[in-house]
Formats: sequence, C-alpha cells, structure tokens
Amino acid sequence: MITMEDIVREGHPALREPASEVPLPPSAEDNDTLKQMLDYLQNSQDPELAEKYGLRPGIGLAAPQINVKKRMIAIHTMDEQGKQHTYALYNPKIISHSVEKSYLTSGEGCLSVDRSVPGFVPRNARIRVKAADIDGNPVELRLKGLLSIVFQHEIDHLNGVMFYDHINEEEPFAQPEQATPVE
Ligand SMILES: O=CN(O)C[C@@H](CC1CCCC1)C(=O)N1NCCC[C@H]1C(=O)Nc1ccccn1
Ligand code: NI
Repeated sequence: MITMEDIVREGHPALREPASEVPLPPSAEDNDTLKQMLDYLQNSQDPELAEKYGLRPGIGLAAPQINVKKRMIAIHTMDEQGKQHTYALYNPKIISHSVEKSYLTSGEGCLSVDRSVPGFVPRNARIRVKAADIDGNPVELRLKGLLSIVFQHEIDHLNGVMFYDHINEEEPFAQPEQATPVE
C-alpha cells in the first residue's frame, strides 16, 4: 500500500528527471504499480483511511512521485458538476490544446511539496490527450476545467516540471492572459 513515506519530496532527483515510456502491453509489475497509485488516491479521499494511515488527500498522482521514473499517472476526482472521474493511464501525451488558458483560483499544491507556494498556475483551458489505459488499450480524451488542470499537473511531473515553475515570479496573482478561472 502506498503511504506518504513512499512519496518523494522536493529535492529528490526523481522529480526533476524525465520519465520513460512504458512498454506496452504493460508488465504485471507496471500494472500493479499503477493500480497502487489509484488505490492511494481513493484511500486518501476516505477520511477514516486518510486519518488511520496519515495520507494527504490527492486527486492525482504521477509515478515519479513514488520514485518510479515511468510515464504513468492516476487521477480520481469529482468535476465541477460533481461527476466522479477515475483514470489510470500509461504514456499520456497532450496532442493538442486550446489557445485559451485556465487556472485554479485557489492556486495549486503538490503532495511532493511540503509548503504552500502562492500564485496562479496558468495552464491550457482544454487539451486533447492520447494514452493507453490500464490494460494497454489506446484512449483519446478531450478535457476541460478541473480535469484538464489535473492532467496537466500530472503530465508535468512526467517531464520533471513542478507547478510553481509556471507561477509569475514578479506578480504571482497576475491574471493570466486569455484565461478563465476554475473554482
Ligand atoms: O501530482 C499530484 N499531486 O501532487 C497531488 C495534487 C494534484 C492537484 C494539484 C492541483 C491540480 C492537481 C493534489 O491532489 N493536491 N495537492 C496538494 C493539496 C491537496 C490536493 C488537491 O489539490 N486537491 C484538490 C484540488 C482541487 C479540488 C479538489 N481537491
Ligand atoms: Ni504534484
């Protein structure tokens, strides 16, 4: 079971190195790792389990955060309409995106960052993603709103990018150009 001990923090090299493509069909080991990443998110959102195991709640997780330098991400979140979305994907790739930007009005945090870094994180408002699902089958997703932001945060981790790399240093809360806020 993944707990906070397994999550590497800022300064760990795994967070700044690009992750490798996962050979498909996925090995039993990669399949298990991805399942465990999704389990972490679900456990972390269960108040009893989060309390019992000291889990910081997460809606997304990327393999480099558990020191696995492979292109695997898990997402488990409600969207703005209250619909549950669960994804466990290999080799996600943003194949196109809107000119329009968006950002979380609350700013962003990260399970690998034990401090708050204030500021808006400008991201693409809508993205098209190609990936392989947990069984290795190709999927194509068109994402907007919170889901689009979560996917971009996770795919950034696969490229050694942290959310605060995007924050305007001079003016962290400057209104990003052509951007719609996501509450
Ligand atoms: O790489 C993956 N991570 O670092 C876990 C992050 C991923 C999210 C950060 C912003 C977009 C994706 C995560 O889930 N968090 N970051 C730390 C604070 C708690 C939690 C969070 O933002 N929760 C949340 C946000 C909006 C709505 C509901 N819940
Ligand atoms: Ni993160």
